[in-house]
Amino acid sequence: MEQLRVDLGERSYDIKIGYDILANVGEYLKELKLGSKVLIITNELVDSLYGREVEQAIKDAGFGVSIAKIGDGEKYKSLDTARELYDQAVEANLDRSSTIVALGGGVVGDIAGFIASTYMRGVNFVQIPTTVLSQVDSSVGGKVAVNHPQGKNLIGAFYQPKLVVADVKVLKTLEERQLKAGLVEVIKHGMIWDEEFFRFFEDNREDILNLKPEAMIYAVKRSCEIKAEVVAQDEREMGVRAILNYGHTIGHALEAITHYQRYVHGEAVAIGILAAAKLANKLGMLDLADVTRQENILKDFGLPVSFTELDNDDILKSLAKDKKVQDGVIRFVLLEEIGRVVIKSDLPHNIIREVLEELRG
Ligand SMILES: NC(=O)c1ccc[n+]([C@@H]2O[C@H](COP(=O)([O-])OP(=O)(O)OC[C@H]3O[C@@H](n4cnc5c(N)ncnc54)[C@H](O)[C@@H]3O)[C@@H](O)[C@H]2O)c1
Ligand SMILES: O=C(O)C(=O)C[C@@H](O)[C@H](O)[C@H](O)COP(=O)(O)O
Ligand SMILES: [Zn+2]
Repeated sequence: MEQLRVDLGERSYDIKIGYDILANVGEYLKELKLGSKVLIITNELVDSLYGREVEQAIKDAGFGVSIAKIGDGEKYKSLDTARELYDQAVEANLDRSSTIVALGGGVVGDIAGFIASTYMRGVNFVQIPTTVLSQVDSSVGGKVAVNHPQGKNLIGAFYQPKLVVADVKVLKTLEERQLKAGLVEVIKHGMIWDEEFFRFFEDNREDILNLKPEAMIYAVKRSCEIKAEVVAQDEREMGVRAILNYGHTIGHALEAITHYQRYVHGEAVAIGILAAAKLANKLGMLDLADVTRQENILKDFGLPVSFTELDNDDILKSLAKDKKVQDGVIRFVLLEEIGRVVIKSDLPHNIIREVLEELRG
């Protein structure tokens, strides 16, 4: 098993990454010396695949366990679902020493963390991410949230987990669409921070898509290392953390205007990444060769890089709701080369429109 530390002073925590380690989760929880009650938040599908193993492991370690299930999909990352989860936390008699365990993908992790951050003003939180996306990105760094119909993650908090346990064995049951969409966030970390890591995906496509344990453990570990390094420098996104939003400015707008139903998150970010690459090129910051490299890798991993039917005005209106907006000015995360990133304000609207037209399939 590999282990990393997210260095955040008194909010520091470990990320454990391995193959077939779910049965150890109870022992890991015991080491944290938490209260005796655990509420597992998951969904029907993940519960049916991994719920019993995790429940038993936590019970065997001496905890009392309740389970709450939410609907499957981004549209359930909502205040309506949160209200139902608060009822179940009350029903389970959680107290301030209790722990909420998120067992699932980023949707489960984000909403479970939001409940953990607000229930009784904060209870312990542990992440057991079960998708590529949640293992390489969403379980680390403490962004927890639900969506608003007008914008992604508009209601949330920064609330760090006490522990993250990523078992790459569970990725075998993922649908291909979800596997590919999750890879966008890992490749994103290569694009913004580490050209060599980006190249690893160019060179090892088959091993990654076939979920070779060694390749996946490396991908999850390096991805979490990069994210942990950025988050340790800027936990609450006052500065450098915004680079983790590469591809998300337009990506989030696409998700919101399609009512969180057309794209899964990674797909929308893939389109957003190509948009950001083209913007950087039009602004004279990024060579065409580096735009092409980004486009090719997204295509090679079977990701969308264009959209149809959407209205430019709707996209531009939605950009105004981005959390990176400051005093009405939209900020974009752009590359100068693969591995080197900057944040740019106030891009001319005509250039954004030009790029949107180029992305129209
Ligand atoms: N907090 C953050 O820093 C952060 C970072 C990136 C993304 N996110 C958020 O994460 C969400 C997307 O997460 P996601 O891509 O994991 O989607 P998801 O949570 O919807 O999971 C994708 C699908 O996979 C299923 N699933 C989960 N684990 C499985 C397994 N092991 N086997 C088979 N099926 C499984 C789920 O039931 C779901 O149908 C978005 O809401 C996004 O905004 C948050
Ligand atoms: O952790 C971060 O910071 C990120 O930006 C990671 C993103 O992949 C993630 O989708 C995040 O939830 C987006 O945050 P938001 O603040 O733009 O809602
Ligand atoms: Zn994301």
